[in-house]
Amino acid sequence: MVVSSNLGFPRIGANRELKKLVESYWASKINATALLSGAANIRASHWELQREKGISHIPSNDFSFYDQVLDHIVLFGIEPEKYRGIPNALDRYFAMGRGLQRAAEGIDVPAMEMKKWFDTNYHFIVPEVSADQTFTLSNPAKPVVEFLEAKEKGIITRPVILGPVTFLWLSKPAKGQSAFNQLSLLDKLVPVYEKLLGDLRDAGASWIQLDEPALSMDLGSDFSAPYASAYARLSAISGIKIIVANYFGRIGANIDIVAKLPVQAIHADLVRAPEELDTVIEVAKKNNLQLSLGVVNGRNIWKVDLDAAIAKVQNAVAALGSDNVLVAPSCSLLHTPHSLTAETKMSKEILEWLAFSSEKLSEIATIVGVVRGSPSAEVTEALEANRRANQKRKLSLLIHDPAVQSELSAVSDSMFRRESPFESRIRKQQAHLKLPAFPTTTVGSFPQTKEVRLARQKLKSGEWDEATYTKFIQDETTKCIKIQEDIGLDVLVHGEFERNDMVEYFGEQLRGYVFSQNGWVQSYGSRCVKPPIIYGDVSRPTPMTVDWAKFSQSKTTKPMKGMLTGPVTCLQWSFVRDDQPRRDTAWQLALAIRKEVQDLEKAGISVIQIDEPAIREGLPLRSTDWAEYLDWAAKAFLLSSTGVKDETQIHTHMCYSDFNDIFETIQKLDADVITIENSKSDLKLLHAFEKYAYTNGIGPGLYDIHSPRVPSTEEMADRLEQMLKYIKADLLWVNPDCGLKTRGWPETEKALTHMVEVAKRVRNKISETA
Ligand code: MET
Ligand SMILES: [Zn+2]
Repeated sequence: MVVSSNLGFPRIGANRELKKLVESYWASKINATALLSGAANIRASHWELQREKGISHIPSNDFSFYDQVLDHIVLFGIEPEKYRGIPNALDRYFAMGRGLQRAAEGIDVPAMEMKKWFDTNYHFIVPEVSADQTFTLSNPAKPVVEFLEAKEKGIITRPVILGPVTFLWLSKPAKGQSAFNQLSLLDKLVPVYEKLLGDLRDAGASWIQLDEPALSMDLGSDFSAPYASAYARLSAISGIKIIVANYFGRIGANIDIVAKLPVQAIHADLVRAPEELDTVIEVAKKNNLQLSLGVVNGRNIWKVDLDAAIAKVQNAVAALGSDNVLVAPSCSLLHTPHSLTAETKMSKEILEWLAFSSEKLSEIATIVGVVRGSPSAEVTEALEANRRANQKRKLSLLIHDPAVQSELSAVSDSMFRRESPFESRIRKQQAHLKLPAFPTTTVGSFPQTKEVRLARQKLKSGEWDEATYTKFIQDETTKCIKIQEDIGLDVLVHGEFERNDMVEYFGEQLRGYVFSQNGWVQSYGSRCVKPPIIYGDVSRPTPMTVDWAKFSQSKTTKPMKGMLTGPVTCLQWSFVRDDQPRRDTAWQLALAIRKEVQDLEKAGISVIQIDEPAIREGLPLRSTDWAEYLDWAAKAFLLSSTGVKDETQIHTHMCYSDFNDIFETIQKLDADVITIENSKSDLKLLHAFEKYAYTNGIGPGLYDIHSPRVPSTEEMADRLEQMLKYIKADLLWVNPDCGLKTRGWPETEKALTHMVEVAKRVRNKISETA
């Protein structure tokens, strides 16, 4: 019989219970026992929910207190040396994720590097390995513990473990180690997997899911032998069945690797790579494999087209037989919100088009119900309702706006260019901004304190009227500007207190967007985001930020940056339409932002920052697809940013990605200044400068903002010295890695004071040597 399955369920809980638990623990409001039992409750309710939905292969070990890759770092006993002195295991774990500073105990460790998980907005902690790395299975092992926990509740789960090749592929050489082939560690890592799989079998598991999303990447033939040998050893373990899961993209040329895996089942992402259905069926057939079909989109929130999905599954059943087919989401549901149940305010018409994680499980159950034959009345009704909803969406008048479409078709080449090249623009800008060498600035947001978040809630609940709220935010902004002046920063920001989220804030003011009340997804650690939903053509009815920008500029004689979120980031961090190319949606967004930029300029704002932190994460996983994406993405930024005079200084900002791959595109964006995260990735960014010249202003971040740790002036001065080896002094800006909204005020003021001190030191040094 065709089997219903899931690859992973969002761990944060229906109402972000996990976030609340973890943050209470960090704040010492609850103890470890309360944290652990709270987490167990969340896991139990998710397993129960999946059982109720009729899912047969229910995942376990998809839960994590911070990040699943960090869990594997602990699981394999490869915590970097500097954390090993922290006595308590939970504190040690969180220290790796977010740093830890406890002066009384002499503990002061930064967080480990964090990176985006493939092309998602989920961030993982990058494992560090050395050439002589050894691995040991932690005792107890989390996957075993959680398997037994579910078993106790009568649910035999399918433990999810990151596959050994992908794990090594994601890791990086430990600090001080020169590059080496991490795959050379596979022989030492596999025995740990052997032990783990054996332990899971002994605990009663029959299926194990090994995630190998690296198979969606360009791997090359070097990976063929390691995959084959690792999996040969794992599949020799008797009494356990392995499913290897690939997701996020096509398997492509790696199909030769997959075809040789001596496992029992493979999973393919047929949402991202529908064209691979025939290939994976053929491979499964030839090699006697069961095939898991990822036909329900784990990365977006639209209802599946049930008929199309059923047709795919039936194809597979016809070729492989019904005992060899599993129906699944395309990837773990980690990337979609919990459920639609809490959505009481959204337009009913749009709500009808959506499916979150919980509804996606129902879709899977319906598909399985239909293909098994003789569907129940309930299944038939679900199928018909799905047809009706999708048909209505196709015809909806909410979606199409002729004015937007004609503007889009009138976009001309000159709309992708500034008037003059950077060299002449920067002279004009400098004539009127008069900034010192090594200008200091921040990336935009300042601490979003409890009070600020509470104020928003009070406005929402009606406890405060608009005027009271606005006054409060104005006061916060004024205070923030004053603090920046006192610290001595050169280009100021207003602090973004009026914004809940850098995309949602704009989405709420644009047409074509809709918002969920509870559509949270995990971004990193306890941080969740609520991506808005772009359902139709995008346009800007009225200016969005001009009043705040004017207000803030009126509070200081220093230049105040206008702060906007760029079109690619708005696209990337929203759930987007699946009924038109991403490019068209990006350019619609760009046209709306272009108008905002022009209005800011008219209002006297002479520095405007258009954040594009997500431009790298939109990069397709396969390099053959890069050029096309980079071309339209760069043009989207240019379209948004070039409609201003030479005198207006355009900044952009990027963070938490490997920018070396897209360095040439960053240059093409032709922003006058880019502030770019750099401190967490060990100055890796700077190596790009050895290869490519960068000709415009640039501020690689001087310190990590994800950690409450205050870096010393010396530490930052060292970084700046490093940067000066690569970057011309007159192009260099001084700034933190990213916005400061997750920080508290005390550490923020201290760190920025140190940072400004660093800029002053190097200015003095340069003027002495001149
Ligand atoms: C993730 S990038 C964040 C940029 C934004 N301007 C901020 O400072 O928060
Ligand atoms: Zn950032």
